[in-house]
Order: sequence, then C-alpha cells, then structure tokens
Amino acid sequence: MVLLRTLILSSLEVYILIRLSSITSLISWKLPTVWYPIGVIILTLFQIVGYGVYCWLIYPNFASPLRGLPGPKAPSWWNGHGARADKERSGEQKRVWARQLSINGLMRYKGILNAERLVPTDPRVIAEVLNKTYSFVKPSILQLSLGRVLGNGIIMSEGDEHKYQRKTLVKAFTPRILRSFSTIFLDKSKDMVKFIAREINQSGSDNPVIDINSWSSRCTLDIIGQTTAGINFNAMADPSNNLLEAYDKVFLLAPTKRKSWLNAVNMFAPLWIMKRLPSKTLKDITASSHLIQYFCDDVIRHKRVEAEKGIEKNIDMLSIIMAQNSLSDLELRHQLMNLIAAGHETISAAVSWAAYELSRHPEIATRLRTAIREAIPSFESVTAQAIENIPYLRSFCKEVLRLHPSIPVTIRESAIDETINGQFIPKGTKIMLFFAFANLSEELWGSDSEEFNPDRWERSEGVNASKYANLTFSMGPRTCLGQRFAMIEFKTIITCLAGMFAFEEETKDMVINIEGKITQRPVRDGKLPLKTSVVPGW
Ligand code: HEM
Repeated sequence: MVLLRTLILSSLEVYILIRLSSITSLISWKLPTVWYPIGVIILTLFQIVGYGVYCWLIYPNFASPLRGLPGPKAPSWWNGHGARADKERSGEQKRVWARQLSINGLMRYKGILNAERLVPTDPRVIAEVLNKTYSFVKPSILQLSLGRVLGNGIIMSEGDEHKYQRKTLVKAFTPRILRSFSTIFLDKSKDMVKFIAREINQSGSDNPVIDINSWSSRCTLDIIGQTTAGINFNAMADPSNNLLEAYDKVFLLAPTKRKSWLNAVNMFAPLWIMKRLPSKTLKDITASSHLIQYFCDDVIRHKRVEAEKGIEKNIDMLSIIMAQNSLSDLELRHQLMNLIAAGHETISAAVSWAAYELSRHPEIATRLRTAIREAIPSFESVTAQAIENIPYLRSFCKEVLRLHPSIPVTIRESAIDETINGQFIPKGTKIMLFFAFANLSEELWGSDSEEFNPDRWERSEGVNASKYANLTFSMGPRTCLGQRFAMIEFKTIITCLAGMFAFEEETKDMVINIEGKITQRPVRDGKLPLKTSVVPGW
C-alpha cells in the first residue's frame, strides 16, 4: 500500500516537474520518453529511503507525540533496545525498568530499529486497552505470521466479523456442554497416568526421568481432538503421530537456532518470499500446515455426511457450531484450527508448569496429594464431581496459572487515533500487554508475589481485592472463550497426575529455559525431564 502510494506520488511529481520545466523552459532539450519511468523509479526510491530514515531516526526522536512518555534510555542511537527487548516475553525486564523509573501508567521504549513500543504498567491501564477491543487490534504483523497458519478464525478476526464469530462459537461452551466433556477429560487423564506408570515399570527403575512436556502435549491434544471434533488423535498411544508432529512444526514448539531465524524472517517477509526460500524447515512447516488443513476439511466433510444420514454421534464443539448453519466449510475449517490451537498448547504448558512446581515444592506436592486422596479414595473412583470439591486443588491450579500464565504477553496496535489513560495514542502504535504487571504486582499480591504459594488464594488480597489482579485469561470482549473449559480440564489432569505420582527435578536446582512461540513452558534441551515415581496406596 505504501509502495503504491509512493509510486503514484512519484509519477505525479515527475509529471509536474516536466510540465513546469517545459513551461518555464528550464530544460531546453527534449528528454527521451524512456527517462520518464526511470525518473519515477528514482524518485520512488528516494522517497522510500527518506520515509525509512524518517521512521527510523526522526519520528521516534523528534516528532512522535509519545516521546515525552517516561521510559528507559536506549543503549543504541540506531537500534533502541534492540530485538532482544522485543523478544522478551515474560515482562521481567519491563517490570525492572518500571520499578527503577517509578513508572505507574504508561512506559515507552524503543525496540528493534528504534520502533516505538508502549507498555502499560498498571493493571487498570492494561484493562483499558483490552476493553477498547476494536480500537486496539491484533497487529498486522501477527496477521501475517500467525494468520497464515490459523486462517481468519476467531483468534485473528476483528470488528463485526469477530463479534459474529464469537456469538456463534460461544454456544459450544455452555455449562451443559462443558459437563458432557468432563468424562473425556477424565478418561484421557487416566489414560495418561496408565501410560506413564507403564513407562516407569518398563524402565526398571523406581523413579526414571520422564519427559513431562511430551506427555502433557500428547494428552491435551487427544482431549482437544475429542472435544472439538469427536476425533481420536491417538497421540498418547502413538508418539510418532503425524498430526502431533505437524503441530510441533507449525508452532515451532521446540525452537532450534535455525528455527528462530526463520521465525524472525517469517514475521516480516511476505508469503510469496517465504514459500520460495530454499529451506527444509520451511517446506516442513508448509507441508504440516497443509496436513492440518486437509485433516480439518476431512473431518468437516465426514460430519456433513453423517448429518445428512441423520447419524447422531457424541456431542462435540464442531457439531454444535455446524448445527447453527451460519458458517461456510472454509470458515468452519478456520474455526476448528483456531480451537485446536487455542485449547491444546495453553493447557499443555500449564500442566508442565504444574509438574515443575510440584518437583520444586515437595511439601506442597504432599499436601495436594493428601487433599486429593482424602476426597477421592482410589484412582479408579475419581469423578468429575469429586474434583470440583477439593479447595486446595483449586488454589494450586489457580496459583500455577497466576505465576506462569500460558500466554504471558499479548500485542495490540492502535487501528485509529485513540487515548490510553488520557494520553493521545496515534494510529499504528504497538502496545505490549504483559500480564505480569497484574499477576505479579506486589501492590495486589503482597511482597511474596513472585513466590509459588497456593495458600494466597485463601486470603483476601489479590484477586479478591481487584478484578484486574489476575489477567491469565485476559479480559474484555476478547477474554479467553475457553476459560471454564480450561479450568475443568486442568484440575482433572492435575488430580490424576499429582494424586498418583511424585516428581523430582532431574538434578538439584535444575536450570531450565522458558521457551515457546506463543505459549511459554519450562524446557531443558527441548524436554521437561523430571524423575517420576508412583506413590503407592491410591
Ligand atoms: C490454561 C489455559 C488457557 C489460557 C491461559 C488461555 C489464555 C487465553 C488468552 C490470554 C487469550 C487472549 C489472547 C489475546 O487476546 O491475544 C485467549 C483467547 C482465546 N482462548 Fe484461551 N486460554 C486457555 C485455554 C483455552 C481453551 C482450552 C480454549 C478452547 C477450547 C481456548 C479458547 C480461546 C479462544 C477461542 C480465544 C480467542 C477469543 C477471542 O479472541 O474472542 N482457550 N486465551
């Protein structure tokens, strides 16, 4: 668009120049026609370079209406705080800056090539941005990268389209439907426990090292397949499952150095360039993305045939959405891909964090196991109803999600000139919403806000004191549609895992990285290696 505008402008300028020169006889000789397009190209290039220099050096330093906002001094005159500041996803560095500079409202920093970023540091200001939903939209760069694999489903749609899609999808999340899913949550969680117990048995050791990331990912994929479309991905029984591999590749779940480079290029380069890059990883991603699309199309086709024949199977989200007859098959494919993506990795990350915290806090693990076993006498007798009545389990799960939100940051871009906290925000400004400013706020949660302590949920501060204290599921018109679904599923998986097993770090104070493209989880060499043992007597 910018290029087209510049081209039109340059053509006009060349035309005016030539007209003027002939009128005022500034050019006494006659230019051959071939020079006209060359003139346009040269002028266009000049203007593009000029515009680039303006955005890079002049706008952020001398012209931006946001330049007076408080923020850290950039270490580089040409590259602000660099790409690393943009990549940091937990918000830890931004919280340090806000604390050092006593900023409580809006902070500004310069990212890669001096690009301006705003960071609301007060939970109320984060909420204001989230509530002005259609003024602050998902950035176009995200549309390019994520939209490319997810299609135009509920996650990436905006405005009236989003309202319409949400109204259609919300019918698949009613309490009645969620109740019917609890059997699936339970069956799959129990299957996972049996598979892990078998792995322990076969290892010949009482507490072998098990990759919990792999199990959490496979179990949650099986659950989401069954609940969204009534299909069995079979990821737990078959770890070499095509679809599981495809999801890993598309979402770059265990990024290698090479993959992170591609990821960065993918953020900026147009699709036709990405498609032509001679890279095996990229070809794999495209093939995987196609596999997921074909798979979804196939499921939709089958459902249509079944509906025509009047075959009624178990209830699932896709059937409920299709029964409304309001979406085309292509739209259904996009929604199905969105639901599988949104509901798989998020819970999988939460389960990994839960196991990691259990391994680091044996006293909490013992207390949780005792609470579960007191409420439910044996593994075979676990029921959905019993799970709902264990207060310490609820506190434990909420604390995991508070301290380790599966999606720690979300980005918005102003679609129009707007205001935040009374400050004028020009169109196109990028705003980084780090949930840690709420979830880890000392003001809201006390001086131990960064510690893992499920007991805080019994006290009156934090979430009871402010509705902005826990933003793990975001808020406003785009708040997580699957929040209740997620809580029931999470509690079910943790009941089975923590009720049956004890976890221990592979080595004392094991160093982990926090990785993932959209969700964040604890990782060591691509895995979460925890010593796992069966605790007898259940
Ligand atoms: C621990 C689990 C989960 C967490 C922490 C979580 C968190 C979030 C967050 C933070 C957003 C807002 C993202 C943004 O605006 O950029 C979101 C949106 C969404 N989530 Fe979840 N989620 C979880 C599980 C689920 C599940 C299980 C489902 C469905 C089965 C789901 C479906 C969705 C959908 C459809 C949206 C888009 C809503 C919209 O834009 O209107 N989520 N989630």
